Amino acid sequence: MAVPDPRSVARHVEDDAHRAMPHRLYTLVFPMDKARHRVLLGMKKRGFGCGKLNGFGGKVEPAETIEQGAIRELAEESGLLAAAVDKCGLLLFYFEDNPVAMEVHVYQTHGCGGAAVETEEMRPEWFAVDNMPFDQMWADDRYWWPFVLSGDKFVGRFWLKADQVTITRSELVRVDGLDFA
Ligand SMILES: Nc1nc2c([nH]c(=O)n2[C@H]2C[C@H](O)[C@@H](COP(=O)(O)OP(=O)(O)OP(=O)(O)O)O2)c(=O)[nH]1
Repeated sequence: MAVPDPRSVARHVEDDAHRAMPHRLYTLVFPMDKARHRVLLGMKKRGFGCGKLNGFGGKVEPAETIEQGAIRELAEESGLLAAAVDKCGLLLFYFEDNPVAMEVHVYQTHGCGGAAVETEEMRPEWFAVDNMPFDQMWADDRYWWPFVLSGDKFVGRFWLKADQVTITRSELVRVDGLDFA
């Protein structure tokens, strides 16, 4: 029996069978260039999500807070140094072939230091925030991206087939606030 991660906020979602699943924590950071209405995405070069454009992030390590994990992964994958990140929302993914739910904490950040560089994992490229390359992104992204842009906080849950493309069920709500780091 997996021990619940005390950093998990899965307890905030509707109390159903999925909430009782073990949750693995992930981060996802979108570096924004407000002046030019752009966001930095990276083409994932290996592993989970290979071939898709995405923000920067990965698994949260046991000894760090979720926010520390977000800043670390952003630096490792893009070379950008963020002093702080702003919460946007929470996404929960249930894949039909995976008994562990993915709990993804979504952030945006502004005015990063350093320069975006290609890394072993990601090839970075800027995109206009109102003309996103959704066809090359995860299937659910087109639904919650408007919340990132508006600044409204959100919680989404998506059930996906093992093909990692087909969404069989979804829930997406705006929330007034969410107590997560
Ligand atoms: N935009 C978007 N991002 C997603 C979705 N699902 C999903 O896991 N992600 C993000 C969360 C994480 O940032 C990333 C998955 O993390 P990862 O497997 O690359 O983690 P990692 O870098 O620690 O992996 P590794 O070094 O062990 O290979 O993908 C989704 O549906 N949409």
